[in-house]
Amino acid sequence: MRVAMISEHASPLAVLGEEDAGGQNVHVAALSIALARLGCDVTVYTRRDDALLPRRVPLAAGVVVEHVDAGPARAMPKDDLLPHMDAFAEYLHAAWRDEPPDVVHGHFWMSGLAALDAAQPLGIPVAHTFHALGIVKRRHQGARDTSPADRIDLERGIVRRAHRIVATCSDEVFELLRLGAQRRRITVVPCGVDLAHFTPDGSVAPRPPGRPRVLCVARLVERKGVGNVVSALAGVPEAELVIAGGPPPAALDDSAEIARLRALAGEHGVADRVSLLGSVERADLPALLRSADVVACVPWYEPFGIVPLEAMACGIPVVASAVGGLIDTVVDGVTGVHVPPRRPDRIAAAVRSLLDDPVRRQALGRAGARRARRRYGWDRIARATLTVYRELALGRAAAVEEVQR
Ligand SMILES: CC(=O)N[C@H]1[C@@H](O[C@@H]2[C@H](O)[C@H](OP(=O)(O)O)[C@@H](O)[C@H](O)[C@H]2O)O[C@H](CO)[C@@H](O)[C@@H]1O
Ligand SMILES: O=c1ccn([C@@H]2O[C@H](COP(=O)(O)OP(=O)(O)O)[C@@H](O)[C@H]2O)c(=O)[nH]1
Repeated sequence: MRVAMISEHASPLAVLGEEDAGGQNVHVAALSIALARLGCDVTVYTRRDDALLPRRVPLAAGVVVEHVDAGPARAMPKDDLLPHMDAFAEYLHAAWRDEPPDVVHGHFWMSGLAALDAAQPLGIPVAHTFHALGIVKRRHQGARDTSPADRIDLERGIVRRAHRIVATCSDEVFELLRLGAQRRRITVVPCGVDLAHFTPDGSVAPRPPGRPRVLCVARLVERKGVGNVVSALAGVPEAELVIAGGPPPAALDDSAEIARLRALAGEHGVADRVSLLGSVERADLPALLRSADVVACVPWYEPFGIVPLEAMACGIPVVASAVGGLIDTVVDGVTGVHVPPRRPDRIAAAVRSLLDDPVRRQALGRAGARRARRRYGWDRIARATLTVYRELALGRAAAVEEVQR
């Protein structure tokens, strides 16, 4: 099967941890590679953000990343990319006129627009994964949401036009239904975790003796709740907090979010127990995760959240806010502890309860590793995704006609 993945701002080749490079990049890369292992021929189309990038770059056997000329060939905030999506769609349409893929899979709303505009006139079925929904973002961020004003209406259009919406968690299904989606056009397929890379056994990053370690791994944006963990640290007197994510280590002093976290640590009198690492390479993450006693993932909202799965796969218990995908992945009292979002007092209590009980920590960690292995390996996720693609490709004419009516 020939699969075209569209990921306009999130390239599988990007360095992770910065403001717009996170789970979507991981998802598109890992899903594409796993689909190729199942025999698919995958092209990932992403915007050219550097003039020196070759047009096509092999990512793995059966997967090529193709850079699309749409807007200036330099890095741009994703919220400024909408005006360039027509050019993106024109490129795709021209590429597919002679050699159509069997199925197109859009990732993030702007890719959905380009994918549908290019594929619909050619009768190619389109699956879509939102990764984040504008309506949820607006609810949580209000005036601080920098998305284009018409994002929510345009997302409603994608919900109406796409042949299938691939939601990543059950909470998203409710949001999609409220946006007008038909239930039978939604399939839930979660994000996955690389089970060969994130394992309970293996090297452990060095850590100072005698200090329990709490770890956060996140793009450093306020809504990830890392600030709430810094505040919580005052209620966990003996522990150190290590924070991975943000700009590369050499550029930490230029980041406003790093400055905010440092100030917060100062206010709470915990600055000497907080280490900000900046972005950490994927190769180094498993050892860092394994060095933690507890991984704290406490976003204010989270469409899916791959980090908790990575921690679970490494056998580390997770303190997670009970939001979005974390409700499905982290089982309260079994693989971690749920807390309400934006509640440092509850984070501190949950962390303390785990640090005080090594036997429980070990049991939760083991259960997490088991759950990750049984449910969230990318091969399993790719098989479920391929089932969707096959249904779309088989029912191609019928599905396309029905949506266009
Ligand atoms: C916070 C969030 O939405 N995380 C999701 C999502 O990740 C990123 C998200 O889509 C960002 O957009 P926004 O600023 O509108 O929230 C993008 O900039 C990033 O590129 C995405 O990585 O997708 C992940 C994978 O499905 C999901 O795990 C995470 O919860
Ligand atoms: O310094 C960092 C920070 C994050 N990540 C990875 O970026 C992804 C973040 O995905 P998640 O779904 O948790 O959140 P998002 O950033 O998409 O909101 C995870 O695979 C992290 O391991 C990373 O490799 N290095």
